[in-house]
Amino acid sequence: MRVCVIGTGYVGLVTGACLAHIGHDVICIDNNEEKVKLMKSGQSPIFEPGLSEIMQSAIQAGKIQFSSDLAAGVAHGEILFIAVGTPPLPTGESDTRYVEAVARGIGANLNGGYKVIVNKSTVPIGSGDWVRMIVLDGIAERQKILVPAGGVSSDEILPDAVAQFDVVSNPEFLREGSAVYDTFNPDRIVLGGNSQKAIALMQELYAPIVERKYAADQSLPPVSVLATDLSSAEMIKYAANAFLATKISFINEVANICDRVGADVTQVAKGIGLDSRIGNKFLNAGIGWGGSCFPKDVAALIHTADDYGYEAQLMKAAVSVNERQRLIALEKLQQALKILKGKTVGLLGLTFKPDTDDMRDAPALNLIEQLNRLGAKVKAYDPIVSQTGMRHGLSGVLVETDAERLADGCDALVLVTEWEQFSNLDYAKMAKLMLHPVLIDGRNFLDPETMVRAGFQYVGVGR
Ligand SMILES: NC(=O)c1ccc[n+]([C@@H]2O[C@H](COP(=O)([O-])OP(=O)(O)OC[C@H]3O[C@@H](n4cnc5c(N)ncnc54)[C@H](O)[C@@H]3O)[C@@H](O)[C@H]2O)c1
Ligand SMILES: O=c1ccn([C@@H]2O[C@H](COP(=O)(O)OP(=O)(O)O[C@H]3O[C@H](CO)[C@@H](O)[C@H](O)[C@H]3O)[C@@H](O)[C@H]2O)c(=O)[nH]1
Repeated sequence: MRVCVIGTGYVGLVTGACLAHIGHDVICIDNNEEKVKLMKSGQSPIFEPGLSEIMQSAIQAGKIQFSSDLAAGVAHGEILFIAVGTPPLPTGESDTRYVEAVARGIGANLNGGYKVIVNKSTVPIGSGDWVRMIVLDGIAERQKILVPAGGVSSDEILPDAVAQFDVVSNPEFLREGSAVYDTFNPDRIVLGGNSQKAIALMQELYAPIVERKYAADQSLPPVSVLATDLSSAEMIKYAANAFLATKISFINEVANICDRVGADVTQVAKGIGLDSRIGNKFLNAGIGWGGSCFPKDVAALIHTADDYGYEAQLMKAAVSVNERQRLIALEKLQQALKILKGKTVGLLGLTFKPDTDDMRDAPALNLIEQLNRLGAKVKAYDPIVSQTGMRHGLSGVLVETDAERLADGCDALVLVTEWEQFSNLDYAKMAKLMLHPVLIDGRNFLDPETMVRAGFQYVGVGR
């Protein structure tokens, strides 16, 4: 099928490349010319395991093109994905201006022939109908330009263009760091809309994924496809993220109590996770949740509830537990070192999770800011940031090129991101290079006994 994906970030580029990989004819549109140039040369502007490989093979197979020309994208695609960012406004509300610009642009370029316009971006509940309205505005604006005063009627220029598109909500559940894997191995596909024709086309688009033709385990039953109304699909996305964020805040709260009573949260998580009603995933206690999605999506849902005069108390509590949890490493550093002024703290990891280069709302950013405020010098080593250079939003930290250089002269280390590489460092050597061999394991990632044997004073979260 002919697909156009507008916005080539973590979601759009992965979606476009994966759809091309399974045989669709894809054009990816982005208004960032530099990104387009890079992608045309077969390079991914983001770090995501496996993405460059499928991009390059799709380019070679002639299945994917990149452009900044929205009109060309709209002309090409029978299915048009909107996958631009919806960042948070200071109020917590979602900033939908990029979605609006794209919807208007689609309207202005609709050229006849039936199109499915897909909201892939995470958008506030009610956005499906809103996008439809903006597309219609875009059509009307173009008609005004095309129709000279007193000239032919708009109907003669764009006959039944209005009837020729439907809007579908198809929320995305991929995780950064495993986005390609998640796209080929989804837990479910949600399709919200009231047009049978549009839903049927979306089912055809996803059929190879539903049938698990590209899955790691092809013997599994087909992927569940849930068809809902527009608002429910939009709500499913927010509710899923809010639930997962709350689950993490819950285990972090349990960890803080474990710290006080002398229990081990990793054993507690195992013990409760064996109950199939609870499940063992998303029970890793640590320095809190971050990234480009949980914080903004929980805030947006709280804001939506507020709009309706409802206070989302549980979600607000999940956020406030998380805000406190972001400072847990600082508290533990103060307990171990007492005064932080004049001390040097080394951060192992900077990104909000492993296997990504994304620094959006990363817990490391809070930690750096607080350590600087208290007069500590901050150094860091992160496998991706150290390799590719500074990231947006990163200041007040000296980025080292390897873990041993990081440890040299430090009063304490904090493991912020559980990069797999960090399980195999020469910790005994690192401890010797430090002024005080203190290790705060913000992700409960390392084995406490091994670290003590390596010469560290080991401090975990709730263990
Ligand atoms: N990042 C994730 O893991 C993830 C997962 C699920 C859902 N989402 C949602 O998907 C959406 C996209 O997120 P992302 O992380 O991929 O964003 P991103 O910021 O990485 O990428 C957005 C892209 O859109 C482009 N863009 C902006 N305005 C444009 C325009 N008018 N025309 C063409 N391109 C334009 C930008 O240049 C950028 O490349 C958001 O709503 C987000 O909440 C993200
Ligand atoms: O047990 C856990 C699991 C995660 N985290 C933290 O939670 C945050 C989010 O992690 P994760 O969910 O793995 O990454 P994202 O890429 O942000 O993915 C989430 O956000 C996406 C964007 O909406 C959704 O599509 C995904 O389904 C959802 O998992 C990170 O800071 C993690 O360190 C924990 O602290 N403990």
